[in-house]
Amino acid sequence: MANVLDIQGLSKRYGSVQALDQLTIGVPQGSIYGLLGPNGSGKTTTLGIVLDVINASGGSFRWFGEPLSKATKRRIGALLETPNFYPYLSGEENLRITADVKRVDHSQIQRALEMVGLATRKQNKFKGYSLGMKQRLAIGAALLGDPEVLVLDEPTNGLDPEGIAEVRQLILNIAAQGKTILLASHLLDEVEKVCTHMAVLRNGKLKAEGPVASIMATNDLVFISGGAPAEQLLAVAQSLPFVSEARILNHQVQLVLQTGVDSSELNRAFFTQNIALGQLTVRKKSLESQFMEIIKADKA
Ligand SMILES: Nc1ncnc2c1ncn2[C@@H]1O[C@H](COP(=O)(O)OP(=O)(O)OP(=O)(O)O)[C@@H](O)[C@H]1O
Repeated sequence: MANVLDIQGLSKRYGSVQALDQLTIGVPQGSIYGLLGPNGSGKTTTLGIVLDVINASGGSFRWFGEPLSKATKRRIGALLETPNFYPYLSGEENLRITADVKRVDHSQIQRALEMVGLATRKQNKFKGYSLGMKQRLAIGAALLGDPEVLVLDEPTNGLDPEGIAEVRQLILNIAAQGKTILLASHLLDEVEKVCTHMAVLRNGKLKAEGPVASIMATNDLVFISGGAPAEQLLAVAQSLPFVSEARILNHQVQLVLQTGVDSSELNRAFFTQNIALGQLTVRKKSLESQFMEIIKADKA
């Protein structure tokens, strides 16, 4: 599966604050990719940089394998902040204004309204919409232009439980139509329920990345380093039959062992290849606690 977005060593410094520190991640085409982390972990900064509203201090990124350009921007729809809709205009009238701003043909409005489930309420005034409907209209606005990728920052923030459920379902529906979605969230529960892939950020650093099923699986997540360059450790890890996933992360190799395999087996396997691992850390998996461990552990 090709990546729609590749971020390589991205860094951002605001004065003394290192908001992002050498972030390297890839967003696979067709995925719902969650950037998960507590407040201030660098999620909005990351989205701002890849959408060209914040300048990076270092690193690079590519959309669809190309540098960001007018043409690539047209393939991306984004919702970073709640747009200012006019309360006394209808949902449809508001989208007409957005379409004009985005220079998108009005013929696309109906489809966007249908996609966000507001076609039957399009003539109602915005001010009468529920919180969930307001956010769905905002997502509808981002869908104008029929982008291949949708970028959403904390899409359920401030919503009531009903609105949260509506917006989560909408995200799943949009992805089912073949679009890739990149979203930021501070809610583990949300990422787990909605996303196919995730990256965990803390203090601007990547703490874990991969398919949600493997990050959240009950299998242990193992981090190894030392004894050989990370690339060599990765190659060895990938050749081991009991390693189900391996990737380089912050100069370490993050891997998932198959069920029932003990990490000491890993150590032995490396030893037989004349590599004495400098460090081997096992993070026991259990959803919430796993996430808490990932975001608390500053050593990695
Ligand atoms: N314009 C700015 N000037 C100075 N510091 C900033 C600026 N924007 C963000 N920061 C700092 O950079 C760090 C990362 O912020 P960012 O908003 O990217 O995090 P976040 O994970 O999106 O959190 P939140 O959900 O609270 O927005 C934080 O320490 C924040 O205070």
